Amino acid sequence: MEQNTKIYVAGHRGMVGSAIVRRLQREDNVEIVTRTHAELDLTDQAAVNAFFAGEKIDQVYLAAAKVGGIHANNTYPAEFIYQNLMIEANVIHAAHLNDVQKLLFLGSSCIYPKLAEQPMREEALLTGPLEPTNEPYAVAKIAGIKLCESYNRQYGRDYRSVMPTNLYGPNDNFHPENSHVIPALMRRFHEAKLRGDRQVVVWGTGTPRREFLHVDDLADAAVFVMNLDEETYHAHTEPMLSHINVGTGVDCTIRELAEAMKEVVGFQGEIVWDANKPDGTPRKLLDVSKLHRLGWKATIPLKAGLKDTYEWFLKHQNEFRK
Ligand SMILES: NC(=O)C1=CN([C@@H]2O[C@H](COP(=O)(O)OP(=O)(O)OC[C@H]3O[C@@H](n4cnc5c(N)ncnc54)[C@H](OP(=O)(O)O)[C@@H]3O)[C@@H](O)[C@H]2O)C=CC1
Ligand SMILES: C[C@H]1O[C@H](OP(=O)(O)OP(=O)(O)OC[C@H]2O[C@@H](n3cnc4c(=O)[nH]c(N)nc43)[C@H](O)[C@@H]2O)[C@@H](O)[C@@H](O)C1=O
Repeated sequence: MEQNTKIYVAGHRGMVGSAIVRRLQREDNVEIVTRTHAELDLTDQAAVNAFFAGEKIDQVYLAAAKVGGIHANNTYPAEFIYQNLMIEANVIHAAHLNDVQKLLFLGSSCIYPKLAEQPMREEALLTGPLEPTNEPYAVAKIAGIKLCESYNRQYGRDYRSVMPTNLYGPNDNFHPENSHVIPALMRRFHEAKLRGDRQVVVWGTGTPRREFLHVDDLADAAVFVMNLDEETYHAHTEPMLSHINVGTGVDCTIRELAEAMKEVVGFQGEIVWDANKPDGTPRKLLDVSKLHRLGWKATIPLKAGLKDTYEWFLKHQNEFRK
């Protein structure tokens, strides 16, 4: 009988971690290990070392992080850089010390320069200044990629990184100010519809362009990249350029997103723009040709994904995190 692969999904109650757990539950011979934030604070090095020493983990999906939208990143920069650096350093180092064979680090498309050529290729990393609203978070995410590459180069580890574009889906954070644009607008349009409001305020100018990926697609891509054989993975990456973009290859303006959200939720009023709120990066579209060449493509179109997420939203409104 084949032995189970013991897989630790860090951040399993978050949007990405929960989607990875759902995806892994479809695999055979897999034992999934989880800990809540209350059970294991990943910024606590001693606790992380004790956890890895006590569990003989084969693989790690590192989906635990301090995460938020443009306002949260801009308001709490110290938390975003400190917590993310600590989580990554503790988990990746403890994985190495305890001989974990494979690890997948979740980065973000905000690692690329604010004005990177579009669509953004993996090679754009460290070629220019970052977007100021999320620079501390992006610096921590770049450190995560470099941690993986350093343990690979020095100790022959097989620690990989994926850079997802902006994500959405079940178990997202629907906080009115600190969330990302999709959950924020879904909740705002929904509550405005219930109250019969005439207007909904949307941040910025509506002109920035973003690429949105459903989290179930991301989870599938994460498992796909983790399971690529070493020869294939190394044929498509370099020791010091090892990360792989994950996206749809399609973007839209925030204005187009807001119109789509209004329709999905069924809000009848008008959209007004608050140009005092930051726009952030003018455009973030990933070049996903590397992942396409490897054999993976996104499957969930934005409109279908928004409808699916709104159905989830309607069923789980009372369970949202604070
Ligand atoms: N959402 C997006 O649009 C994108 C996300 N990503 C990346 O995907 C990953 C997951 O993001 P996402 O699922 O959206 O984020 P969530 O906030 O939904 O989930 C993060 C999870 O990490 C946990 N966590 C945070 N800090 C700690 C800690 N110190 N110890 C233990 N657990 C902790 C949280 O638990 P608790 O809530 O209890 O603190 C939560 O369950 C991140 O690395 C993020 O950078 C990348 C691109 C886009
Ligand atoms: C994933 C990514 O997420 C963040 O960067 P971002 O791409 O700017 O993501 P966002 O979803 O917060 O905003 C996208 C756009 O949408 C506009 N917008 C309109 N109205 C609302 C609104 O109500 N809320 C939010 N959050 N944005 C709004 C907003 O002004 C911006 O132009 C970083 O945390 C970064 O670190 C990161 O990794």
